[in-house]
Amino acid sequence: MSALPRPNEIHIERLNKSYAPQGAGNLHYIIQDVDLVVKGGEFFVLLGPSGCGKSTLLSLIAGFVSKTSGQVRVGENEVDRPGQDRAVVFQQADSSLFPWLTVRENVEFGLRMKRIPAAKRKEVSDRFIDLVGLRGHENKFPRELSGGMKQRVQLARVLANDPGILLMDEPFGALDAMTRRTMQRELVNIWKDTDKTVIFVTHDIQEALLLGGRIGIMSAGPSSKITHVYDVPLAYPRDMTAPEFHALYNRIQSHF
Ligand SMILES: Nc1ncnc2c1ncn2[C@@H]1O[C@H](COP(=O)(O)OP(=O)(O)OP(=O)(O)O)[C@@H](O)[C@H]1O
Repeated sequence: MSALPRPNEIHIERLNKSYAPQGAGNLHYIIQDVDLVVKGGEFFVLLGPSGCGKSTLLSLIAGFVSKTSGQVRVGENEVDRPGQDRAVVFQQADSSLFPWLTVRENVEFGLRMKRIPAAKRKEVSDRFIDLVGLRGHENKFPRELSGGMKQRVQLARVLANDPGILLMDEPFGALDAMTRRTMQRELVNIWKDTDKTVIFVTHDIQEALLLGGRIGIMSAGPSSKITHVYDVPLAYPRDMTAPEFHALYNRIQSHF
C-alpha cells in the first residue's frame, strides 16, 4: 500500500498544453508529455531556454491556465484553479504590489482578506518583514522602494500567507547582481526554515546550481518537455568555485 502524498507534493503526468482552440486540427503543443514528481519540501529548479514553456508549466501548476490534457495533482487534489496552497512570485514585483498600500499593508493584505485579527496580522507581518530584511521600511509605499526591496515585499507577502508551495517565475531576473545574490541566499534560508516546496524558474545555470536540490532541464519548444533531471548533491551555501560546481555546470551547459 502506498503512503498518501504530502499536501505540498506535486505530481505531473503526461501533461500537454496547447493554446490553440480545442478541436482544431494539428494541435500545436507548447509543452508535451511532461512527467514530473516534486516531493513535499523539495527545492526544484526548472531550467530552459527562453520561450520553451517554463512559465506555462508554472501557470498550469498554479492553476492560472487550464491544461489541454494530462494530470497536475497537488497532494491528493487535481489542480483546476488557483488555491491558497500555492503562491506565485513574479519577476516584476510592480505588477503584484498595491501601490496605494504601505509595505506592512501589502504584507498583511492576504491576512486581512482572511479576517485575521489585527494583533495577529502584526505579529505575522513583523516576522516576515524581519525575515526579508525590511525592518524600518514598514511605512513606505512601493514607489519609495528599490526594485530589490519591492521584490522582498512581494516575497514577504507571499510567505505571510503561509502557502505550502512557492512557485517562482524568474523572481530575481530584474535585479542587479549583488541584490540578486543576497536574495538567493535569503531564499535558501527561508526555504530551509519553512519546509515549503519551491519550484523556481530560471534560464541562468549558475542560479539553478546555487539554489536547486534538483534541476529539471526543459528542451527548446515547441512541444517542450523535461528531458533530464539532475541531483545537486552540494551543501548550502553553494560554493561557486568548487570543482564539483564547475563539473555540474559544464554537464548542464552541454544541453544548450
Ligand atoms: N496566452 C498565450 N497564448 C498563446 N501562446 C502563448 C501564451 N502564453 C505563452 N504562449 C507561448 O508559449 C510559449 C512558451 O512561453 P512561456 O512564457 O511559457 O516560455 P518561458 O520558457 O517561460 O519563456 P521566458 O524564459 O522567455 O520567460 C511561447 O512560444 C509563447 O509565445
